[in-house]
Amino acid sequence: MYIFVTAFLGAVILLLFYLKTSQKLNYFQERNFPYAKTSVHELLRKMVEFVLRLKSIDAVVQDIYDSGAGMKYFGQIGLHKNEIVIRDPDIIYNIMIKDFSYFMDRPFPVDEKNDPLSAHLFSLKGDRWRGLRYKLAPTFTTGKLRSMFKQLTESSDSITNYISSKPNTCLEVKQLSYCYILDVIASVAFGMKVEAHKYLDGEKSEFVEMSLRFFRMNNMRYFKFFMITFFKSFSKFIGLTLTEDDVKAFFFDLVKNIIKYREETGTKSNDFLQLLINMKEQDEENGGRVEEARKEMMKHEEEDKELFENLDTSKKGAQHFKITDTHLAANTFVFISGGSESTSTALTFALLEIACNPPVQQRMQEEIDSVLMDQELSFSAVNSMTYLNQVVLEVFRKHPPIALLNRLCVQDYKIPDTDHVIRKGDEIILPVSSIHNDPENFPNPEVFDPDRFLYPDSIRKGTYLPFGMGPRFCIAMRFAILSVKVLLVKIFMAYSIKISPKTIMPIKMKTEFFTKGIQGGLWIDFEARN
Ligand code: HEM
Repeated sequence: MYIFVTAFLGAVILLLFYLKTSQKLNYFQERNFPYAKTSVHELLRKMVEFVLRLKSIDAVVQDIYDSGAGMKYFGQIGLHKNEIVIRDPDIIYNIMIKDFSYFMDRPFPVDEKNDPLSAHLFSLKGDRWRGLRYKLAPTFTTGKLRSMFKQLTESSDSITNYISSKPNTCLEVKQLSYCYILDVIASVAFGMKVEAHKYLDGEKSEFVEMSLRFFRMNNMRYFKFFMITFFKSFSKFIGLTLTEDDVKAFFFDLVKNIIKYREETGTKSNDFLQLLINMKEQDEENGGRVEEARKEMMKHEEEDKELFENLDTSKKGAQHFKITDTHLAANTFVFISGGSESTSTALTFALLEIACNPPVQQRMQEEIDSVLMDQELSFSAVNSMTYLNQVVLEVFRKHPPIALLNRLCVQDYKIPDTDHVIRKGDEIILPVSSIHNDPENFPNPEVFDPDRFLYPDSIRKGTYLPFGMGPRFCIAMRFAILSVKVLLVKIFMAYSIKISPKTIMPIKMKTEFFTKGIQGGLWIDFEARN
């Protein structure tokens, strides 16, 4: 009976899918917009791959990229919506910077009522995003990065101490990197000491568990993701959200309790949450005038120009953004969730490439030894390591942790020098991992070659996007790069590394939808240097 009902439901879904998709195959043709030809069978195949999770995110993005080979941009009939894919670096540059105001939003839902934690910088739209971005721009100024440096070295020391406490053992470095960045973000965001690596030895940590659950895809979450993707309105109607209620409640309560404690005791801390609390207090006095943030900005204008570049708050709606406790929780949460997975992915692939390329490892160690010969490890010492910088940039080129970027067109846009119009409401895809690995943009892309970045300014604009580009680029880019560099320096000061036989080589990518990982993990042998 159960099999019969399942087969019947499956057949109904396939029939509905067939009827729906066969009607829209001509969508871009009718719009006179270049498009990638497809068929119902092709879409059905993609649907099966999606439901059974057969492909890694990079492979999915590569399929999209290849389907428009030879075109600068094209429409693609998607499983649940149609999208416009941009392959050409000049058009990407226009969309991200020059004509940003046409494409300022991301097509992700914000549902402040059912899902208050969604009211964060990544999802907010229009002038609400502008107002908040302007206020948060000073979070990662050079001065603030300098003051975070101690927290970074303390967290990296915990990791290297952990490694040395396990002599002759190979370690799985995605987990290790995750623990490191969780420690860093918890201390920078709330002034909390998490010591996440203890979790690896079986010590219970609700903070680590809850953070991990944000990205872990079990069948139930995958089903929810399927529903939210394909039945958006219905999911919104029934209040379906991807993040489990107890995970949301945990972070919400955590932030609220810290705020309450600080307010009651008058305690002030030097962390991100305090910055937001101060803004909230200022807002209570001035009604949330974004202009107040300009004063903070002026202090950093020269040194930190890129943080404020192109941020236009002249629009009336963007002049006020009153920060509430919900924004405090939502934005602290997005820092933990957005920052931990991406940074630990970057560190994992950095260790993979360095272990697989002994000459790179040796050159890095020589540079570290030479810089630290007559000085302590410091913010400026790390910044003076030019080869390290090249290695890190190349890791982000070959393995961008975020494989594709999205934008929503907010007003009709005629692509310059063509008759083609991207319409208001169209969703845009920028296939980052494929652009980074296209031989047209980076010759021999499969080769890990840090010398590509000997002159970073010579890289063609629109071909290098690990942190996005333009006013909506990753607000924490410099912090993320610094966190990666500090752990690498600490590791290579003390150790040489090799891929352990426990790692399945050649590596295969996991097929989880959101995250990038290596099947079976990346196991590394750490050998103490003399
Ligand atoms: C290696 C680590 C990281 C990578 C590769 C990365 C990458 C990105 C990318 C590609 C975007 C979208 C940019 C665009 O659409 O143009 C983004 C946005 C964002 N990232 Fe990161 N990120 C990293 C670490 C972090 C960390 C550590 C934090 C927080 C502490 C963070 C917070 C954010 C936020 C809040 C946004 C949304 C910005 C906005 O819409 O205004 N990221 N990141």
